[in-house]
Parts: sequence; structure tokens; C-alpha cells
Amino acid sequence: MSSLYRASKTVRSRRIPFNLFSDYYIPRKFDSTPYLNSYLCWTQCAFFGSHFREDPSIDLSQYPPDKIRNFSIIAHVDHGKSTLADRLLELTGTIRKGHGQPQYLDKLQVERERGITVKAQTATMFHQHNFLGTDTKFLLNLIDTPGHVDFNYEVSRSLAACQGVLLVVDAAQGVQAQTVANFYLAFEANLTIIPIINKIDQPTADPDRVKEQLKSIFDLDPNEALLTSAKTGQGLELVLPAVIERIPPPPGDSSSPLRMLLLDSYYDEYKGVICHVAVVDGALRKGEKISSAATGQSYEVLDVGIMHPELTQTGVLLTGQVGYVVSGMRSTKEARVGDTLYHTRSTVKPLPGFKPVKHMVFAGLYPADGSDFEALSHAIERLTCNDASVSVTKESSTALGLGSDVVSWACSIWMFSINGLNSKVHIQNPAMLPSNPKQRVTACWEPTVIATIIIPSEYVGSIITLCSERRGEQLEYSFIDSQRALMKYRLPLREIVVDFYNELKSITSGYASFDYEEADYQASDLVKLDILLNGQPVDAMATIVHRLKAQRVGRELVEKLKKFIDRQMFEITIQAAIGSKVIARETISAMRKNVLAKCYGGDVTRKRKLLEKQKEGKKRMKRVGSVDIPQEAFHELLKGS
Ligand SMILES: Nc1nc2c(ncn2[C@@H]2O[C@H](COP(=O)(O)OP(=O)(O)OP(=O)(O)O)[C@@H](O)[C@H]2O)c(=O)[nH]1
Repeated sequence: MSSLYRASKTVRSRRIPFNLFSDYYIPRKFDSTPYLNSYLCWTQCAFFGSHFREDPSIDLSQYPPDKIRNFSIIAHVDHGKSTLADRLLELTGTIRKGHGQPQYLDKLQVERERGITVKAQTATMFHQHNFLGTDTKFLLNLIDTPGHVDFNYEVSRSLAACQGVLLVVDAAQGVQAQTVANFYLAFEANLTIIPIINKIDQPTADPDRVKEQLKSIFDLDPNEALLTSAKTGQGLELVLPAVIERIPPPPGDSSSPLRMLLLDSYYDEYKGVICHVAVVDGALRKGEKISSAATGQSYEVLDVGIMHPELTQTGVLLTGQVGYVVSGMRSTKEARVGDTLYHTRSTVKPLPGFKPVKHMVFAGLYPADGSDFEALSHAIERLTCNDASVSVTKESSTALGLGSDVVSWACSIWMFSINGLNSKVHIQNPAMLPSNPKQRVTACWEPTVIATIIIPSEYVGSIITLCSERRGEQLEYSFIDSQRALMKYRLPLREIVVDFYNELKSITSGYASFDYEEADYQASDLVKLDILLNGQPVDAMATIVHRLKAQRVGRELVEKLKKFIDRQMFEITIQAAIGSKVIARETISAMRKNVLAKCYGGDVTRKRKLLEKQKEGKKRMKRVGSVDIPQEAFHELLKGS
């Protein structure tokens, strides 16, 4: 999910899977596929299973903004955010110690299975602290954030509701690429940053080195860093006091009309759409009418409360508080993240920063077995119900075949300027390119990303080679300490969605850390690569590639195809071509029937006649014969094996 995760997803169902015929479409190597698959699994598992409860002991009017702290935990993947969040929930009695479910805030089954956080969750805690000489009970909203490379989009949403963050860094691994990316997200949002050096119980922990890094990379005061072990509990008692004392209270105005920031939403089978919100100004009560600044739609507030950590009805949410609202929205599509919700009859200025969802990750999906179409369709419907950032476009396909799985592959979006058309067109399928020769492509652009890579210095050379092979442009190269380098590259998005991360990990023996954020489109020399079987272009196999890569991609495609197409009674030529220029070619020779099998001994002229006849027949067959491409050839090509 900056990363691809910030990326919204577009899931395309039932589309011709052959428009990205290169190594780019290979789902196993497509780094974002696990994410997509996670979501698909998610649709099959009961998400949330929300329990609504009432807790009469909670009186939110006791918590004006000065007794509220909204904070988030940010970190590189696996540095211990979720474990730390769990410990804080335990410490405040929000969950029972040893509740038997590690990473409480990771509610999705897929999150537990994969050990990474996908959907950010919020939990409200209450904590007594001696503040400025008075024992005061504070309301703390902890927003757990995903740390995986794909999920930075979620991180930025979470940060919009916070005034401070805990920046967790693994004491052994030190600052990693996502630590850098997350730090800058928090820094740019003007949030108070509390550095936490976690996992100090590890034998390889080196907190002093991490402190140096915090100083040299982020200019953070090393003395302000807290040393913790979320595993053993060491140092955790200092975390909440630091949150209360260092992070400012939310700045809203309780006497102003209601303005609520919509943070997230999901679909509950019983209650409908449940929105997570942060009340910036004013107050919200059950029964009131609210409107959305983004869509203009109005709703009645059916239920309102806090996540403590289960949904707990309070009937009210006051300035600075974070909670949930049920308002009869029919689909999460109506709940636009970053939207401002306000009282229907009031006039307010929408909160800044709202951006409509911008799709960044595209995937084509189709059921390998056509009879599974309904099931897949249903699963995708549930997926889109639960996540407003996923949108679906249905396409019909003439090339669906047999099998048992869902086949998915990465798509890309290019921009083309075409002679005869006034505006630039976005193209994600080569078939969308005009066939009319008068509508010539005059320029092309492709999306790029800015990648941040942190590696032990001995791997710098290999990274430079990898990034230049992937058409990267080096933007920065510096050392974050005596052993590790930080490199920034601008890379075409298409070059990193497939296999880049795996390769990076493999050439650095797993020591590289990587993050990226979306950047502009850049002019690129793109060409349409056609695949021809016996001289006939197979439209579904055409793809768009960079001219420099066309030769290699074309060669690989024809070689792969050769493996999967059975020999037939006539010769088959497989060609890759750009326009009329053939750049790669393979031939599958014809099967030879032994026409002489029944001629024992006998007349030579008769044998010659039979062979001549066979030759003639083959010529005719080659002319009229259409090549059967087995479905598994497409599947195997898609899977990249
Ligand atoms: N030794 C040690 N291990 C820890 C500590 N904190 C967390 N871990 C372990 O580190 C691993 C990752 O912890 P998580 O809390 O899931 O990490 P995360 O940062 O939330 O990861 P994402 O959810 O993917 O963002 C788990 O195996 C934890 O048990 C610690 O203080 N010491």
C-alpha cells in the first residue's frame, strides 16, 4: 500500500488476460498480488464480526480536548508496532493481559495469517496520569497503522487524525526505508514525533547506533528516544506518560459547528457501513442529520460510539474524540476517506486535504473456470463493499478457459497522445490503441515512482545495476551511518510492480529495505508488441513495452509460447513484432505421419508419390490451419512458469 498501498486498487474481473503479455503480468512475481489476494481471502472470512456493546461507565463529556491525545504508531514493517499497541491496550486495561490473541488490532484473518497489518484500526484507551501535579484521567486514541510497503496510503489517512506519533525503530535493524518514509509523512503533517527504540531485549540490539541514526537522518534528539521491549514489557511504562506530556491535545473548537473527518469505513452485515471518524469541531449526537461535503448526501446518525476496542455505544462524540458512526450509508463507496461530515443544516468549510481515491494498483482477474464466475463476482462485490478504495470494472472475455483458480495479473496505465485526438488518452490495454493509421501515436508517458532503498554499503554496486536495468534514474545516494547507504531512484512504476522487491531482497540477502511513493508520469518510448502465430496477430497477446525492453520481452514470450503449444500436423511460426518488424521468432515443426508405414518393400515411385502428396497437404494445412493455443498455455504464461 507512497507505496502501492497508498494506492487504491482496481480489480477487474473477467477480462482478457493477455493484454500484458510479458513478465509484468506474472502474479506470483507481482509484489502487490499478495495484497490483492489478502483482500480476496478477506472477502471469504468474516471480517470484524462487530460486537456492539454499551458501557454506561463511559462519560465522554469528562474528556474535553485538553484531556485527549490522538496518536499513531509508525514504523518499518515488523519493527513491533502491533505488539506495542497490544501492550498499551493491556497496560490501560482496554484488553485483558494474555487475551490469547496477539496483535489485537490486526483484526483481519489475513493480517494474522501473514503477520502484517492491512487495515488500520483505532482503539480508545483511558489512562490515569499525574499531569502538572494533578491526577488526571486521559482519553487516548491509538491508531495502529500498517507498515508494509504496500500500505502507506493507510498510514497517511491515520495521521490526519493525530497530533503525534510513536516512531518505532527496531534496536537491531535500525532505521529502514519505511522508517524514513513514515517519518517524513509525520514530519510533513507537523506531528510531534516520539522515537521508540524497540526490541532492546534482542542479543543484537544496538540502541546507541539507532540513536545516532535518529540524530543524523532525522535530526531527532537521541535523549528523547524511549528504549522498550514490547515483548518483555521493559520500558513500556514510559510510553503513555510521554504521549500525554509531549503530544499536544487536538486543536478543535467545541463551540463551532460540527466538522468530522472521515478516516475509514467498512461494511458490517448487520449495521451496514460503519465509518471511523475524528470529530474536529463541535459534537455529534445520535439521531442528528449529517451531510457529506464530498457527495452532498445526507444521513441520519443511527448509532455513534468509540472503539474500546470493540464498538461501544456512547450516543455522542465530542470535539477531539475519535469513534465510529453508523448512518445508513448503503455502500462504503459513499464513505469517502478524508471527507468532511457536518450537520445538515449548518454551513461549514470542508476540512483541507480531501482527495478523491486515485487508483494506483490495477489487476485483471478472471475465474480460470468460467462456471466460477458468479462466485468470483460475489467475492469481489463483498470486497468492494468493505473497501471503498477498490473499484471494479467488468469486461467480457472470449478467451476464458478451464482451470480451477482465480488468475490475476498486474496491469499498467500509460498515457498516449494521439494524432487526431485532442486530449491525451489513458490506455491500459494495447487493444485500446487506435488501429486507424491516421491516428498515429505522437508521444507516450508512463507513471513513475520515487523509490527509497536502504542497504548495507557492500550492496551499493548491485543496487545500481538493478536500478539501471529497471530504467531507474538515481536521485540521491548518501550514507546513513558507517555501514549503510540510502539511495533514491525514480523508476517507472511498471518496472517495480513485478519482481523488483524479490530481486532486491535476493541480491542483498534480505538486507535491503525498500519503500516508494507515487510520482509523475514521464515521457517514455513505448511500443506495441504484437505476437503473431503463422503470421496472424493474436490481439489478446499484444502488450505495450519500452522500446529498449521489447527485444528481450519478445524473445521470452515466443520462447514460452513455444513450450506450451503442441506440435501440429503443420509447421507453426511464433513471432514477436513491432509494427511490421519481426524482432523474435520461434518455429514449432510439424508432426510427421509415416505415410509409408504400410508400404512393405514395394515400388519406389509409389513411395515418392505418397511423400509428395503429404508435402502438398501440409502446405495447404499451413495456409488454412488455425493454431490451437491451449488454455493452460495462457495460464502458465500468466503465472510465469
Ligand atoms: N524480541 C522482540 N520481538 C518483538 C518485540 N516486539 C515485537 N516483536 C516481534 O516482532 C515481530 C513483528 O512484530 P509486529 O508487532 O507484528 O510488527 P509490526 O511492526 O506491527 O508489523 P506490521 O503489522 O506488519 O506492520 C513479531 O514476531 C513480534 O513478536 C520486542 O520488543 N522484542
